Amino acid sequence: MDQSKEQRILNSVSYNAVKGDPESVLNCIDKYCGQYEWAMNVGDEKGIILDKTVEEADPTVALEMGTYCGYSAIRIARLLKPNARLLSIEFNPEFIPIAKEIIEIAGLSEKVTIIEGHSQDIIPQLKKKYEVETLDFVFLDHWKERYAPDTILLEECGLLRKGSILLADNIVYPGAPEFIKYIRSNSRYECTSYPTFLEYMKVEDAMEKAVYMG
Ligand SMILES: O=C(NC/C=C/[C@H]1O[C@@H](Sc2ccncc2)[C@H](O)[C@@H]1O)c1cc([N+](=O)[O-])cc(O)c1O
Ligand SMILES: [Mg+2]
Repeated sequence: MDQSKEQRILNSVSYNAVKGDPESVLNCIDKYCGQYEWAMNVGDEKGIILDKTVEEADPTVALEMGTYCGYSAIRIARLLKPNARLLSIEFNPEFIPIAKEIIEIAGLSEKVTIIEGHSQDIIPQLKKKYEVETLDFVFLDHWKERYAPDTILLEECGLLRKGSILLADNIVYPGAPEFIKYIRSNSRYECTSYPTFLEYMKVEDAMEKAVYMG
C-alpha cells in the first residue's frame, strides 16, 4: 500500500528538519507543501496571524480543534511560556501518530496533548477529565460546520472566561458562514477580521478573532 500524503510530509520532516528546532520543522512542512503537495496546514502567511494572536493571549491553557499533521500545534506550542499547555483534538486515527511524530521532532511533545475524538464529545470532558478550568486561547481549524456549534458548546460547558480569545481559520475559503453569523451577531464577542490568503495559494482567505467578553 503506498504512503499517504501525510506520511510523505512526515518523511520530509524526519529527513530534512533539525531535531528539536520547531522553526526548521515549520519551514520544512511549508517548503514541502508549497513545492510538492498542497496540504491544509495553516501555513506561513496565516501562521503569522496565529503567532501574533497567541502572543496576545499568552495562554496558560490553549485548545486547538483539528490537529491534522501538527503544524499549527507546533506554531502555538513554540510560543507557550513554561508550564503552559496545548490540548489538540483530532478524530482521524491516521493523522494522530503522524502529528505526534512531527511534534516530537520539533521537541514540543511535553507541551502538546493530542486528544483523539470528535470535538463535540471531547469539549464536555475538558473540565473533569483534562483538568481544564477555563481556556485562554482556542484555535478553530477543524470541520467548518462545527465552528459555531462547538463555540456554543464551549460557552455552555463554562470553558470561556472574560478575555478568552478564539481564532478561526478559513473564514473565506472554504468558509464558515454559520460561525460568522453567530459570532458577529453575539454582543458577548468582540470580533476582528484578518483578510489574508489560503495556505500556499493565491486564493483569498481570512481569519476571525473573537474575544469573549463574559
Ligand atoms: O477542510 C479543512 N479543514 C478541515 C480540517 C479537519 C481536521 O480536523 C479533523 S476533523 C475534526 C477534528 C476534531 N473534532 C471534530 C472533527 C480532520 O481529521 C482534520 O485533521 C480545510 C480546507 C482547506 N481547503 O483549502 O480546502 C483549507 C484549510 O485551511 C482547511 O482547514
Ligand atoms: Mg485551515
